[in-house]
Amino acid sequence: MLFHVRMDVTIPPELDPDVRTRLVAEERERALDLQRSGVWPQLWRIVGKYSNISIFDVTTGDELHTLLSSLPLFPYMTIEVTALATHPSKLMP
Ligand SMILES: O=C(O)C[C@H]1C=CC(=O)O1
Repeated sequence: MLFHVRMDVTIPPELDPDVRTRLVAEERERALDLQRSGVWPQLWRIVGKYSNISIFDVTTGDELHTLLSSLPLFPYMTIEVTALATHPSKLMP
């Protein structure tokens, strides 16, 4: 099941710079692992924002929630999720 996910990241300026650097590095490693595993097939930066648009390929909304809430930057994200279904007019290969 595919989900369209927008993540807006707001890290408070008062957060310790070392903690920020560590969290961003951990987030990157986790994002790369999840992409390699196939559950995060699309990851795009939104131009001009500390935000991304992603496609996740998971079995349930519960699985997606578990995954998103495990991201190191989750406490600093506003996340909007849209479940996707097949469009009846989509050209099939
Ligand atoms: O940078 C972001 O958009 C937040 C998050 C998503 C992937 C990643 O590496 O960090």
